[in-house]
Amino acid sequence: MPPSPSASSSSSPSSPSSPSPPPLVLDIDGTLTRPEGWGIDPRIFDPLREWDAPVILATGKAFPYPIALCHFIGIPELVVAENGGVVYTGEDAFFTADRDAPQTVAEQYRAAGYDLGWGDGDTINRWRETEIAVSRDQPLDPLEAFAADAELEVIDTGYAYHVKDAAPNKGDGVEVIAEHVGIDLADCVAVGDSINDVSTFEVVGRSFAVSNADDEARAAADEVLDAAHADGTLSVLERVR
Ligand SMILES: O=C(O)COP(=O)(O)O
Ligand SMILES: [Mg+2]
Repeated sequence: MPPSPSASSSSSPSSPSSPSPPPLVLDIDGTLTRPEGWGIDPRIFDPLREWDAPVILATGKAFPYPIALCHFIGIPELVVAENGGVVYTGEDAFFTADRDAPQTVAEQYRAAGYDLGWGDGDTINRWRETEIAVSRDQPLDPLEAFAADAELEVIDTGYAYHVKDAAPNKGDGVEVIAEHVGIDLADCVAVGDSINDVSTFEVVGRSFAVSNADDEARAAADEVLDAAHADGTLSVLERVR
């Protein structure tokens, strides 16, 4: 069982007189990933487990993925999943969208001869509750056409196309968690890599885009880092700790 989240860092036994590190809001894919872009970089585990302030994981992945990552890092479960469709404060889960309309778009896409691209098991969507993800090696134009008919949006995170309600976003989810945990968003530092991190960057005090970030994330961040993926994120942790 991970420790309880705490807004206070004054109890650090190792550095009682050093200033508190800021709370973190971290994207996963593109941000905690290895230099080749896939898989979590193992170097992030110890700094995050030892971080003496709340760490929020804000991702486009389905709910179980960031929960599992918190579990395996050994940090409290503070999670925005599915691009804001699911928010978990450590006590309560909030679902801010519904899967039905994106599911209908997926069925129309398949009926037109396309495929979501994840194979029969489709563990990418199996536990997804508020949106549908489609592999980026599948045709985008027909997906966007069906989504537009349903008044849904398609966002490209660089890791998947997400068919979703336009309303939920990571930033709103981060606000919910910050209120619950009792942290001031102005104190928070965020790192991200793509369009789905723009709303996070808009609500935190300080934001960084890794060097592999897309144009939208680069434009929204306070600073674009020289380093990519986890190297970029680790450089931020060094600077702000
Ligand atoms: O699920 C995706 O497509 C991207 O996930 P991320 O938000 O952690 O980068
Ligand atoms: Mg990302």
